[in-house]
Amino acid sequence: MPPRKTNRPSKKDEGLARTDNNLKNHSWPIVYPINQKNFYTDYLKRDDQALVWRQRSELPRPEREAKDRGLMPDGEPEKDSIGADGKEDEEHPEVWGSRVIIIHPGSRNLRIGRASDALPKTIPNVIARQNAQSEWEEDPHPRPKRLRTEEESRDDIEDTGDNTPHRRTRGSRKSTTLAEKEPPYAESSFQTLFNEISQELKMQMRQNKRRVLPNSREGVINHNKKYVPENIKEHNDPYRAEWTSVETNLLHFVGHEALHIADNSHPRYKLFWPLRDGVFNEHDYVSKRRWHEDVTVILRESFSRELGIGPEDYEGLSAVFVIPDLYDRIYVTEMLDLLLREFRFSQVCLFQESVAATYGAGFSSACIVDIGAQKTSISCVEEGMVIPDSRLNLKFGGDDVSTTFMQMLLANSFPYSDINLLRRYDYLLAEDLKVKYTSLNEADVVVQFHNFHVRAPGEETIKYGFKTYDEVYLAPFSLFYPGILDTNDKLRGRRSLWERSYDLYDDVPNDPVSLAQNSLHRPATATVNEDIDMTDDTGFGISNRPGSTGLTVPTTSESTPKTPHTGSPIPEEALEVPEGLNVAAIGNSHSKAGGSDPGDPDSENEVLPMLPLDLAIIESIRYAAKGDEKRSKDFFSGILLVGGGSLTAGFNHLLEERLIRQKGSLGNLTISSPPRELDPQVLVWKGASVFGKLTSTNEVWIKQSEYDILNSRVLPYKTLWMW
Ligand SMILES: Nc1ncnc2c1ncn2[C@@H]1O[C@H](COP(=O)(O)OP(=O)(O)OP(=O)(O)O)[C@@H](O)[C@H]1O
Repeated sequence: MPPRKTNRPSKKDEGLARTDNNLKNHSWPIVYPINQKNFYTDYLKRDDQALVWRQRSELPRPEREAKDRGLMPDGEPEKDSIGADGKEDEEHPEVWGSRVIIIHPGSRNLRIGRASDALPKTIPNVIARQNAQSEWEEDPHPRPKRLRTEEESRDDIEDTGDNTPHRRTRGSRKSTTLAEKEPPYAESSFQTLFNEISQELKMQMRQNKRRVLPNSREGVINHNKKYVPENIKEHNDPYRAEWTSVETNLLHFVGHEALHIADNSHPRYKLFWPLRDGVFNEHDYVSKRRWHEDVTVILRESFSRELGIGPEDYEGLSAVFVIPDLYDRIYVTEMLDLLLREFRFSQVCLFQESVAATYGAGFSSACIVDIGAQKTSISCVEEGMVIPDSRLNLKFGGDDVSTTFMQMLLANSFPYSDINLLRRYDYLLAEDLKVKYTSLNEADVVVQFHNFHVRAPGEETIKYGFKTYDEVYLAPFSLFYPGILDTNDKLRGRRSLWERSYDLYDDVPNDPVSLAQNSLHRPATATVNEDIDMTDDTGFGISNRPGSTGLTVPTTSESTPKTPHTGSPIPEEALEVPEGLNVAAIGNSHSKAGGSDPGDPDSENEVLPMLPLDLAIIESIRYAAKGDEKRSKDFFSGILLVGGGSLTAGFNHLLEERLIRQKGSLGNLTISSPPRELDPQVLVWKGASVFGKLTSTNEVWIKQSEYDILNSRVLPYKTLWMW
């Protein structure tokens, strides 16, 4: 029988601690491990051992309640609190929620307001700072990127007389002459894909018994080539653009003012957007300090201008800060630090976007599809909790639609060929054209004539006319066909300022993980999906799914796995992999940032997550349902579209059609828009404001005193989800 193991030091061990002369070589007592079999502790297992709960329970009841409701700033005596005694202060007629500020920052828009307000104030999330050059002067490549042959450039210059009203004389001319040096964003591959989806759209329209006139595109191109723009004298233009006056020589402007500074102003200003693709903008910033400063200035000035809240008020206010579902841990801790240390709000609460959307819409469970300007996030929420594995964060949105629309127009000889989205007036123009003319209704795919005015600062207004055909449909359709998007710039500079957050003890990245998101990183050759049972849990097993996700009505595909090829964003091949959605290959084969290992979601260099929107929704629901058909049906019958990108006409209908085509007959499919005619762009803010007014949410507020002691370690106690 082998000798029994005990915790007592063996003779051999003891010998190590002693030298030959039997004297110890150190005087440290040796601590031997406890025998786990006979050991029990309730350390950190009871609420009364956590500082945050103990502090609260030690307060007298009225004070505790006043604090929980955000009525009394942390640390102030009871008599100073407003409304704590149930009476109203004359200065602050106690509208419920008026002392809670809701902050929802986005890549393009910042939404702020008091919880008592019906709607938020929307401010462009941008700051203009004095700089030697504007952003378009710093970057020689116009957006959308072009690849002109030398011959074309020469022809252009020869053809254009001095008196043509094209923007030949402006600094932007530089961009055209530098065209040959541009990175080879494959215009030819863009053109091929454009032609491909255009053909498929035609076929689909014919199937739907719509009339497709031959040579429509050629007609549009011929018209646009021949169009001669018209100069309009300044006094004849009633809608002259109002540019922000920079005579005051201020060092910075924020929001609308920043966006309306003339590109050629003296002094020059450069725009900085603190968030890019829904995360830190590390592409345009050179230091963390400058980023902090910019965020602080944007928030401070927006509070003061839009809400009439000055720095002296912050200590009496609580803030609900809306964060993405699949957040960067560092981003959350930095923002929390900013709000509690820099602004010194009395207390702060973190709230996830998709949960906020369900609060706003009054749903208890739903699949939230949030199409923003630069990111699209999809999450399934059940009974007020996000299902962690269902979260997807894709790096495309409304901005990509604008760029693609311009690119398609340029491919069809758009008369304003010099458009450059890096210039403010062109960016605003492109946004305007997109909002006005893009549509996902097939009925709008006809040759149409539109006109618009280019109002460049300090120059005469120029009136242009142009014809469109299918580009009005195909540009927003790019969300279902992300391979056509120019993804070269995405993720550029990522992790250059902020390192990823690592666990203190085991040194592994501790950003939240989602199986759905990780599936985007899986190598193209994966054959077995270990994460989830891929049998047909949603009623549309991958192997049975129709082969094409393009526009045409699909045919059943064979089930041989193939390696997807770079040019095709349509995941025909991916769908054919029987054991799992081979999504990594769909968007990443052409858009990997850096030389990362796509199979490793934790690898330093990130892989750009891209997936057609309809497939992404299916993927998210599949991971949420985990094989339970009823749950899957519930999520399909409660898809909620939010975010500005979902505002394109016909979006709901097209998404519905494509999902039905993908998943076959599986109960009800309902794609809802926000109720009560709420703008989908503000629904998340609205939901957070509902939450901010609840009285039973005291456990999620992080107070100054707690933060002072525990810092971000307070978060595991104060989040609605597993931090
Ligand atoms: N009527 C409309 N039709 C089409 N697109 C629209 C419309 N209105 C707004 N958008 C687009 O919605 C986007 C802005 O949406 P939203 O404010 O939800 O984004 P964000 O929160 O700033 O960005 P993100 O969620 O990416 O961080 C812009 O790209 C804008 O062009």
